[in-house]
Amino acid sequence: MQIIEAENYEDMSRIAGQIIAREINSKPDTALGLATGSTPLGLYTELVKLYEEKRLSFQHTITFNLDEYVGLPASDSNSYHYFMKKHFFQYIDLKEENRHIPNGMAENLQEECKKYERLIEKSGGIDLQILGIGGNGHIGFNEPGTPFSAQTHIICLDQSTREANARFFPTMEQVPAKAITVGIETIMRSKQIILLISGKTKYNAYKRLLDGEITETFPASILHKHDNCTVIVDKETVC
Ligand SMILES: N[C@@H]1[C@@H](O)[C@H](O)[C@@H](COP(=O)(O)O)O[C@@H]1O
Repeated sequence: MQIIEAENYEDMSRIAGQIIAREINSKPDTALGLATGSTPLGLYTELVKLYEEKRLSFQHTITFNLDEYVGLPASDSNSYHYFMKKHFFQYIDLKEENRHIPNGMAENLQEECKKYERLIEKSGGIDLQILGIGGNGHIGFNEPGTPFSAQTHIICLDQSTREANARFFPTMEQVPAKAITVGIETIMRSKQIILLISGKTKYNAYKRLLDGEITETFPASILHKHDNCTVIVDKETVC
């Protein structure tokens, strides 16, 4: 696991943007794994900037988002479908048919999970996966206790995760209790992984990651076993 200490949030986003641009420019049909949350917002701004400056095109790129809430339609402003369109997709030339996000409204959620996993496989697997981290060490929505062997599945969200994400919802009751998430095994099959960590609230998670103990009670710890994983952490987290 390589660790890059960025000067600040902008620097973290810029470094990640450069790695992604290099990857897409050398392999235009890159399968990119995307994350939501506040952490990657600066990265999306950076990628849009590179696109507008004509230094990057997503014309042949295919994307797979990590997760989606169960029960929220794409039109709901708290869905990850909505998030991706608002913060990234609307500004770039990524073809609509190449954008993939799990469907949290699917009638048969188990089937949706299998379908999503097959789609990733069919594309040849994720080339470059972007990750954020939850305060409890979750990656995607793989909460503590999720088997490392899990593929795309339905997860009951931890109370701490629902509380952390409650800031986006009018009331706590409206925060969904379940989500579809790409599994840890699926994430680990990615050829390259970039984990972004930003802000004081992630200090404990970062410290625990550095401790190095690999345990299902701290999902991000599995990343120590990946042979091409880069952690980009900003100074605010470290100090
Ligand atoms: N499913 C997402 C994760 O993919 C994300 O990493 C995490 C941290 O979010 P933030 O970056 O806002 O701290 O939030 C959500 O739970």
